[in-house]
This record gives sequence, structure tokens and C-alpha cells, in this order.
Amino acid sequence: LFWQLHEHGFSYSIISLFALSASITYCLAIATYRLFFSPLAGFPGPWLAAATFGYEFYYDIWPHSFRYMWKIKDLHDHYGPIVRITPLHLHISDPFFFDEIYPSDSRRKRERCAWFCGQSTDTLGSGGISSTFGHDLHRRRRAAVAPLFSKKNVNELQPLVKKKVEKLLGRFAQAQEDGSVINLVDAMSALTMDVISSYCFGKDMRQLEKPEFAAQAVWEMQQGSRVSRWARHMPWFFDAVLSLPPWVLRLLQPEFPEENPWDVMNRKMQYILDHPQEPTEDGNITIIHTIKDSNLPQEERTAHRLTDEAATFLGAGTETTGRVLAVTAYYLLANVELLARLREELETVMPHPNTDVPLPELEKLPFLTGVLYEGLRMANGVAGRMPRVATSENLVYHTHNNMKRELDKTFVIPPGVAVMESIYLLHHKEDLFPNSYEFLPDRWIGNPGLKQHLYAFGKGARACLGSNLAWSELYQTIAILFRRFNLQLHDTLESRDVRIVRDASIAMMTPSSKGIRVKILDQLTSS
Ligand code: HEM
Repeated sequence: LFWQLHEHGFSYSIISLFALSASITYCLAIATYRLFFSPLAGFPGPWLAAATFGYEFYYDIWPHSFRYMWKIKDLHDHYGPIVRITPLHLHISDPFFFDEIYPSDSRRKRERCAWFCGQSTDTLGSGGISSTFGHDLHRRRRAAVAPLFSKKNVNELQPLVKKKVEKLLGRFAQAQEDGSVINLVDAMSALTMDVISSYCFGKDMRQLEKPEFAAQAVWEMQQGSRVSRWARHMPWFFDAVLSLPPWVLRLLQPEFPEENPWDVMNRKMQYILDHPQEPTEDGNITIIHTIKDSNLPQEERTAHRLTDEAATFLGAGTETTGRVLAVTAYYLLANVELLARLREELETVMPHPNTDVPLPELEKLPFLTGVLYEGLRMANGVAGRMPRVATSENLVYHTHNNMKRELDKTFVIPPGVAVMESIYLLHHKEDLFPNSYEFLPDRWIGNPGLKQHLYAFGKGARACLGSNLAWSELYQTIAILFRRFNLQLHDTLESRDVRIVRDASIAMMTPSSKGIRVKILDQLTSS
């Protein structure tokens, strides 16, 4: 058009002026629609956030990186419990509305938000359970593997988890001898990655054997999360970055692995499809073999789909639990009295440091349980927004009476609108958790009503599928580690290395953080 107009005698400056005014008119028309005619017009919030996605970009991408959650908190303080945070999204900060957004009743259909996942195309990973948009497809995919994560099945997996915990502690004993420093996030993530990879496809990824534990895998996951934030604003970005040859990516980021991780995983999945009879390393049933042999249609059982699913399970089951373990260990080591109380309780069921305790016995210990609840609350394995789109019902929100400005107002959220809460903001609600930035396991003890306000695993039909496995890892690792070893924090600061200051789905610490680091002092003997 540009050249044609020029051939018809229009000068370049006139054409450019015309193009500029057309673009401005287009943007103004869109902003006007968003502000006055969209189904979200009239919901409280800053007009700029309602008019343009640039508002989120400014806080989450550039110049502030991954800080929108804290801005959203400020917006709630100003506008009340419901805020329009983008042209398409409502954010609610009210624990008593959580079950409405995330219901368990599968007849109340909820879908994911395509824009939020950065998935307007067949993005890498979009075949995994957690990224599946549609309610019905999600249900079918989840049903195929859900029985593997029942409490009963996870209890049967206890020996597998215990075996990996013992391997981790073998490395700790070695570190005691050579006096080396251990980064707990990497070490715990190595444990959880070896567990989930064993459970996922029957071969453990041997992160516990690596000198730096799972440092590389954690880095890759963090980078993936960051890139996926960009992909919200530019949906082609994630695929475009990963389709570059690894050597180009290594020029940009020297830590990038020599081979694209998706290709490696795809080969593993193809191998499983080609060798159906091969036994698994630990003799356990696996998630991928279960999907492969399920009655899902053939297109749901291709190597590509299995790759997406395996990546989902590895991503969901590694850093989340690894960070909770590391953060819990940090607070125990930073509070000698809490650690002494924990050890005293552990000695009642583990008179010898090597006593084998069945998982259900550990689950009965009130203080250990309080410690783990508090660890989950403080660590926020998944911290940020989790949008849901109700497909066919209005969600009716009555503002909660004790909130500041919007007293007794009712909002009707129409079907098709993405609405969400953020776990981190709920876990720091002072009326539920007084002194919320302090690690206080006692708040959970003798207070059964509070447990409904642990949001760490989400809720409803898309809540964490691996929560039973996570609990098993948390109970066993913390109990065995602290019954057996004396550790000491090494150059670790709560403000720098433990507190979440940025959220890219994966919680992030300050850029100068070197991780939660410890030295192993000695091993404990019988009481
Ligand atoms: C303490 C550790 C963990 C935390 C805090 C955690 C948290 C969560 C949360 C909040 C969600 C919901 C996300 C959303 O709605 O957008 C989720 C989903 C999920 N988690 Fe976990 N998780 C943990 C460990 C695990 C483990 C060990 C596995 C291993 C299998 C796992 C597998 C999954 C899967 C597959 C989903 C998607 C479920 C679905 O969409 O139906 N998680 N997790």
C-alpha cells in the first residue's frame, strides 16, 4: 500500500503521517472499547491497566522485572478486593472467594486463559496437563494419570522416595568430610527431580550424582519461566527462542545446554514408545507408560504429546518441592529453638537416627506437620496469578465486609472473563496469618480451621496433582535430614536469599542471591 500510494503521487511524509494517524486511531478505538464497552468496563482499577497491556508489561517485564504481583497488592490496597489488572483480567484478593474461582465440582467448567499462558499457537508444552485450555480435554488428560497420585499409590512409593533421600544424605556425609558448601535449593531439587523422573518415565535423571546437583536444571526452569512471561505479550517469542540452534542460544546465554532440552526429552519419549516392554529402573509404574497404555485417543499418545506431559511433570515436581524443602530447612536452621523442638519430637518415633519410620507415623507428628505447613506457606512454590475462565456461569462476588473501600458491593463477573487470585498475597494476609513474614509453625497446631487457608497447592479440579507426592517428600526429607545431621547456614541472608521479591510463576529472590547455603557439621547419634 505504501509503495502504491507513492506511485499515485503521495509524498513519503504524507503517507507516513497517514499511517501514523491510522495507527493512533486504531489504538484509541481499542482503548475506548476496553474502557467503556468491554464486559469488564466498570470494574475498579486504574484506567491505564484497563486500556492497555503495556501496564502489565511495565511492571512485569520492563523496566521492572517480574514485580507486577507487588503492584497488584498496592492496587488492592487502593481499589479494594477486586481490581481490573489488564484489559482482559480481574484479580481478586479474598480467601473466601477462592473456592468459587477454583471449584472442585467438575460441572462448574473452568478453562485456562490463552493470553496468560502465551499460547495462541501450538506452543511448546501446551500439550501438558497444566497448560491444557479446555475443561473437557483437561479432565480426560488428568483422569488418565490421577490414580497414580492417590494417597495409596504415593504411600507405596515411599521406598522410592526414601532411596533418593538416602542418596542425598550420602552426598551430605561426603560434604561433611570435605567441608564443602551445599546449595540447598539445588540439592533438594536434585532429590525431587530424581524422584519425579523415576516416577515419570522410569529412569532417574541422576541429578544427585552431579557435582552442582540440579543447578543447571533449576537455571533452565527459571529461564523458561522468564521467557514464558515475554510470550504473553509476544506469543511467538517462546517458540522462536527455542527454535534457534543451541549454538546461537549459547552465544546469547553461555549456560544454555548443548542440545535443546525439548529435543532430548522428545527422544526419550520416542524410545519409550519404541521399547514398550523395557522394565523401569526402580520397578515402579510410570506416568508416561500409563498415558501410553491408556484409552486416550492415539493423537494424545504421540511422542510430542508425551514430551509436553513429561516436561510438565518435571517442571511441576522439581523446583517447587525443592524450594519448599530448602526454605523450610533455612527457617529451622535460623531458629535454634524450633529445631530443638523438632528434634525432640522426631526422637519419639526415631530413637536411632537411622530408624525407618512409615510415612503415616511421620504424618501424625504435630510439630513436624506445623513446620511443613509453615514451610509451604512461606516458600510459595507457585506464588503468582492462576487465572480461570468460567465458561457458562456468572461468578457473583460480594465484597468482603472488612475490606476497605468497596463495602457491601456486588460484582457480577460474566462467563468468558479470566479471573484469578495469587497464592503469595493470600499467604500474607495479616488477618489470617498475623506476623505473616515470620516462620511460626505453632499457628497451625491445634488450629484445624486454618488448614483450609493453605493455598500452596491451589484448589479445585486443576489443583496440584502431585500434592500427595510432595507431602511424602517433605515429611521424609525433613525428618530424616534433621534427625541425622547437624547443619549450619553459610553466608545466607533471609532478605537476599529466601524472601520472594519477583514472581515469574517460579518464585525468585534478589539477583545477588547465591542460594540457601549450608555446611554439614556432624552426624547425630542415638538419643
Ligand atoms: C510443594 C510442592 C508443590 C507445590 C507448592 C505445587 C503447587 C501447585 C499449584 C499451585 C498448582 C496449580 C497451578 C495452577 O492452577 O495454575 C499445581 C499444579 C500441578 N502440580 Fe504441583 N506443586 C508442588 C509439587 C508438585 C509435584 C511433586 C508434582 C509432581 C507430580 C506436581 C504436579 C503438578 C501438576 C501435574 C499440576 C497441574 C494440575 C492440573 O492442571 O490439573 N506438583 N501445583
